[in-house]
Amino acid sequence: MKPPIILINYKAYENSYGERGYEISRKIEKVSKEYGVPVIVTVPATMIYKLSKETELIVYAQHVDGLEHGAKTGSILPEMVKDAGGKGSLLNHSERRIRLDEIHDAVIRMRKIGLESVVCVDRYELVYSMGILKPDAILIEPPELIGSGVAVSKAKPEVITKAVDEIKKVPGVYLVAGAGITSGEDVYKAVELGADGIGVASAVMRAKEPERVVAEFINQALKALEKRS
Ligand SMILES: O=C[C@H](O)COP(=O)(O)O
Repeated sequence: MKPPIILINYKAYENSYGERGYEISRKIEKVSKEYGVPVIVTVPATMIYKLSKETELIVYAQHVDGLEHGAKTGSILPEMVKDAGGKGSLLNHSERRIRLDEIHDAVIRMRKIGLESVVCVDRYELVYSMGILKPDAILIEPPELIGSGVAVSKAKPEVITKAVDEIKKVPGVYLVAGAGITSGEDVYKAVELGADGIGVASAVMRAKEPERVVAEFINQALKALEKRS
């Protein structure tokens, strides 16, 4: 049984960086090792180097610019992420939308240098059209549920089931579901509906005991996968 995809998006909370960002990362790493399930953390660009060097987490950027080297002030190129030890990046998150041509260029560039890409979409109708770019995964998140505490798997299960139908048309691309995921039950349901894993932010980043939350999410994802197999 392949492990579930557990993607934790640090976003830009007060504890997403610096010593607090490092501390939460160590807790997540501990749980990841206990369960033997790799965890992807999408972190602020300034944290990629340290976390890649000092933890066994799979460290992603939250965004990259698929641009060539040159006079591009403020750009984060795929090569920079790779050089810092990152393994991939999110692209087109609802909070960091980019144009279709930019998604295309970034996915191609990342693949060329061996980085993974997870393209975000806000509706199932885009799963196939983004899927044909062949990123490693599509993360589907209805924007209105992001940070709401109301899980996509409960409030809009049809978004996941329809996305699952769409992803089957692009073999080799995984489907991750996110937005509002708060409980182990939310995770179980998302995976039971056919998602390969979950994307989460606030439930972990704002938790008093993030390690417990992550452990519960991994546990429920594993249970749902086992039931499916
Ligand atoms: O990338 C992660 C998502 O935007 C989910 O955010 P949330 O778990 O706070 O709803």
